[in-house]
Amino acid sequence: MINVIIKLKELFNKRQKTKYITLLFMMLLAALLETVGIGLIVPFISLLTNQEIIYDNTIIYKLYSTFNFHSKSDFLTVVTIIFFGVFLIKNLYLLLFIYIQNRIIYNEQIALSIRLFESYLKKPYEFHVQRNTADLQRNINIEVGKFFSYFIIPLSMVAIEILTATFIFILLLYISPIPTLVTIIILGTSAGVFLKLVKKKIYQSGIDQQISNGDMIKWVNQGLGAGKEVKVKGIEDFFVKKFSKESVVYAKAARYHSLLYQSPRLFIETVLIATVLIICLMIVVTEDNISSLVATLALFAMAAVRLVPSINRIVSSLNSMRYSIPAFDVIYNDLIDSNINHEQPIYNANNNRRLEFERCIRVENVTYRYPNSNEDAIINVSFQIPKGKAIGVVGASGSGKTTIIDILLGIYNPTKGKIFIDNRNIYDNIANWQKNIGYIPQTIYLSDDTIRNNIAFGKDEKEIDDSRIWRALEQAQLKGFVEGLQDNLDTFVGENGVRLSGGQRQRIGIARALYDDPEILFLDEATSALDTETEYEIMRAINELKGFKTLIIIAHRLSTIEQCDYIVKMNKGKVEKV
Ligand SMILES: Nc1ncnc2c1ncn2[C@@H]1O[C@H](COP(=O)(O)OP(=O)(O)OP(=O)(O)O)[C@@H](O)[C@H]1O
Repeated sequence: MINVIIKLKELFNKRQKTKYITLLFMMLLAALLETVGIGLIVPFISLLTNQEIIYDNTIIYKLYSTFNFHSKSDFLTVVTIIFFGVFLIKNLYLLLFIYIQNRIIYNEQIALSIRLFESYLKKPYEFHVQRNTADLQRNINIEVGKFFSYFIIPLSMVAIEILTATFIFILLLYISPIPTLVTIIILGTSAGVFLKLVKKKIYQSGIDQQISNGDMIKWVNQGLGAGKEVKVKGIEDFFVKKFSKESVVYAKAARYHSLLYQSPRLFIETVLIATVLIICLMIVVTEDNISSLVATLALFAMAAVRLVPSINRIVSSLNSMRYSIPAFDVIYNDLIDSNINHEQPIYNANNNRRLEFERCIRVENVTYRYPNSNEDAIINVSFQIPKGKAIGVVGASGSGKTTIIDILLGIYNPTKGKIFIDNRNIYDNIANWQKNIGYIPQTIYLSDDTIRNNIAFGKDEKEIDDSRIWRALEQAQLKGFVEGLQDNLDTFVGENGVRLSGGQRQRIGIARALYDDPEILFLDEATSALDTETEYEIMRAINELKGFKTLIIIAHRLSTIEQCDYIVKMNKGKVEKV
């Protein structure tokens, strides 16, 4: 746990740390005010039960005479109002403190979720290939919340409660040392034993809940995502069963955590009541001044009223913090421990300009091995693509076509070798290079949005230029279809474009790739899922771009690339023929 608190320093920046330190000082003041509130009870009750103190105590008498009081009852009324005023101020301050605390904590929670989401999006594709999106969704949406609700909030609660309890104990030690020492020993030992007993189990329930949560999201995504296949195969129950299995693990862990969160109250209360009863007995037996006895008992009663929830909160919060360590670990590992710093742009975009070229793209001795793989997927590949030409990449399945294209796209960094555009290495300014690329994959991802927003994908609505959309639609030969729709560009395509045909989806993908008018267009099996006639039509649209754009086309069917100027044939990761 201490280890996690030390690591927190790395997770938060200077501004955030300052906020938390301010919060800590506010807590200190809150704890002090709580103690002052309790500390005033003894003199107040003593004054009420023995009003002669007004004349006996020099300080009180000085106040009494300076402010010209004429009767004890007037004096007592004013003292009662002041006493109430102190409590009022204390509680108003606590209200303000709670407001500021929640504001800081919930804003920071959102900021961390955004930061984690941004960091995932900006990590290299290799990271995503190795991780399950369900786990990443869980980390952004659930684990960050869990970390704040079960670690950061309890941490501040523990701090404030420890401070309050310490102040109250110091006060009690001063007034009544022996009974207080007995209380400290009994309470400290029992809370310590309780925490030790549940320590391992609570950490394990945090891990179980985290894993089952990720798997629950995974089964929902898979069941709902496979759509037609699930329906046709009639395998709905399979997904329901998988989901329920994980839900049971989740519910068990949640139940256990909830039990351990609530049970300290009963445990502490029992121990404390026994302690207070013993102490009362000790006081009654040893004390003979009745006014002092009543005041001390009142003090203990008040202290108990404040201490029971306080110690209960300390133990519950420590349990919660342990439970949320697995959540902290995943966030910390993904944000700090991974080799990419979220604040550093992964790609070195020195400006917003695209990397233009005059002559050719040169792939030079490129070798690439996937992480966790024992052999190279691409071995010493070299070829050139002259500007304005169309190049077809062919080869058997698994020969490395997609891999070499992904390297050209800047998705993977080659293990060895370089890629030049004219004489500039694309990895020196990959973002500028990517600004000059259009990419059409085999399956186009369509968001449940309008045609306009799907074509100008990732652009703010007010930045979208409709004339560019229509130009791109014309190039993709989809203009006529969109013009015929009642809502034109405002037509919603449905989730994953369910309201469009396969060919129309692919054309939307082409229009999307052409929206920014890039010089280079990559097609990775972009037409292989279509029937020959639709493929022919789409390739006709693509071939119209020949001469204006440099085309790099991966295809299985030779008919797709018959118009290409050059063919690169891949075989087992090597170029067989250019
Ligand atoms: N993420 C990955 N991790 C490890 N190995 C991979 C990964 N992706 C691809 N490979 C391996 O790299 C090799 C080349 O794969 P690639 O996808 O480039 O082939 P391809 O020619 O495009 O195949 P296809 O025509 O079937 O799409 C294959 O042996 C494949 O198993």
